[in-house]
Amino acid sequence: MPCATPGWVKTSPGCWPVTPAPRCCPLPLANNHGATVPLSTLPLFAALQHSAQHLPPLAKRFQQNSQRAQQLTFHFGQSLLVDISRQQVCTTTLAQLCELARQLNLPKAIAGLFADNCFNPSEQRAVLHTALRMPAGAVLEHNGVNIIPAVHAELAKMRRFCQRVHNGDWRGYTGQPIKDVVNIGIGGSDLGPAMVCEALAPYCTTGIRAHFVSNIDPAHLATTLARLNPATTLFVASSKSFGTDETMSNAMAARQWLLNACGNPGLVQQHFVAVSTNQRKVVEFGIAAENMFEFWSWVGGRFSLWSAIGLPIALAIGFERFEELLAGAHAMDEHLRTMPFEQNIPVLLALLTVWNHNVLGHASEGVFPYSQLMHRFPAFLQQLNMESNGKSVTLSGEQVSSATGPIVWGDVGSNSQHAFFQLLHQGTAVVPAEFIGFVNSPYDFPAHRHKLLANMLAQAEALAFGKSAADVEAELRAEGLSEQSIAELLPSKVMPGNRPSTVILCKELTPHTLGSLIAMYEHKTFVQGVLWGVNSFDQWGVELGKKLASGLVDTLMGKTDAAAHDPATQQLVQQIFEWRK
Ligand SMILES: O=P(O)(O)OC[C@H]1O[C@H](O)[C@H](O)[C@@H](O)[C@@H]1O
Repeated sequence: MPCATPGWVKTSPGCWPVTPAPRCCPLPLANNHGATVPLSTLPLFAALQHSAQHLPPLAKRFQQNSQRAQQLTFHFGQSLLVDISRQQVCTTTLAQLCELARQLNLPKAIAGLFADNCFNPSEQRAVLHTALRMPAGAVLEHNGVNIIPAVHAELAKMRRFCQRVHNGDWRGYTGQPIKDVVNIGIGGSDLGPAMVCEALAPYCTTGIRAHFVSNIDPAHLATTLARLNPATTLFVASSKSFGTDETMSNAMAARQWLLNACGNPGLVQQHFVAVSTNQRKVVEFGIAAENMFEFWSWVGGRFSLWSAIGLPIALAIGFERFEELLAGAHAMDEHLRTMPFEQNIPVLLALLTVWNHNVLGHASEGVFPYSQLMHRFPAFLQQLNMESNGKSVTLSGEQVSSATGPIVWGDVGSNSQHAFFQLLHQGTAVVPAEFIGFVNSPYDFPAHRHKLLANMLAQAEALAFGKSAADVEAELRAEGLSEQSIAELLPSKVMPGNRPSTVILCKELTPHTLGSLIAMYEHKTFVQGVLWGVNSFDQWGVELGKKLASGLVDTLMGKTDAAAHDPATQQLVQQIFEWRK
């Protein structure tokens, strides 16, 4: 944001309404964790573009190299592998991409991420979410203080709280133990915990049911509360800033619902805890400081599920399982920190985005978990990746010279096959796909499991190798069709193939594996941001809409007229007034 003092930048806590008032901070002179030159100016990038003009078909690549599948499959421990052999790359291309990453300062940026040297300049904040999953004995200094003891002190507070809730020692206003926990939060204070609780449903054995309310649509809160008994319900008001309108409105309405039931404001305390970085606002809201779980400004909202923001996860699956999630993420952190780029999974995935998006020009990335439990994973990834890398200026404030964040989208398989995979197979847009599959499942119906994985494997194969005109013709001929019918049907039945995909295969969807998988995508996002030279840790683009919405609330409540707004908005406001009951 511009500021009156040249070379300075205006910052805010990243929430609206802005409190405390925006302040001015010196803009860091040098970008300390991004590329120092634009990707597109490097001779190596031109060489990659040149090589992309003559890509052999995937079928030919596999015919010419019988080791291709093994060479382009990367293992993470004993329970996760990433197969990129159906991407339009060979080992030479990968080596060039890795060299490109070195030329763009990636080694320094990765080291910085683990050493308090990764910075979010537009909000003047450090980036230290990896500290949240470091073991107790680790040391990570921020402003001269080792932050790991504070991280573990907060984890210990979460553990004690979980024990009290699970043992039935934390009781509601009638003296009954808690049965349901409702997380009230949005964005990073909702998507991660909601996704993890759903993904780890088989581990939700503590007897505590987790619910999530995020939307300002009253239907979300009302339909959730309709299923609950206030006497046995605990609310977790979750907001980094504790100023987000949707969360505050939902939390206030939930408090009123509780008050209506218990009739005594003093008893409401037993049903509300908060997770935030802003103790003043939590206390102003009426939640006691001792019932607040803290995290820190150096944790970005979309990277925060490992902090106290993960409290509903720990309540639902138990604290020990939550620690396994953290351990899985830490293992991926160590992988990113120590592996050479040529075998470094998050680095390779980010480089494949550069290849597919910047070199080959594919505008979006599809992610398709073949797991109903991973239903919310694409939505989680959308915030993680698109809010981080949907940027048009570099860390030093210049317009970017190449495309940044692709559109990330997707849904679970096999459902998606019956909805939009047609476009993936035969549409004019090529969508690089990431399939995520799990070999084992705690559920019955083994035949279903075989079919689920078979479908995932089949999709990757069909995208890569397609179906030639000769094969289609032979098939139609075998069916006894006339020459004319064959000529008419053939073009619609040919599958072009050569459509890139990655298969991420996991042994089982455990807390540890899920932790690794999420951290893998966090690091993919971080590495992409470094390669594009953007700040992956701010989100100024969401602020204007919040401000306009605030003004329009007054208009819809009849306090101000719509004259200040554009003609299209005025017309819609008029229609809302006419139709409103
Ligand atoms: O946790 P909060 O401060 O309530 O913020 C919740 C969300 O609000 C925003 O609008 C941001 O775009 C998100 O990055 C953030 O996660």
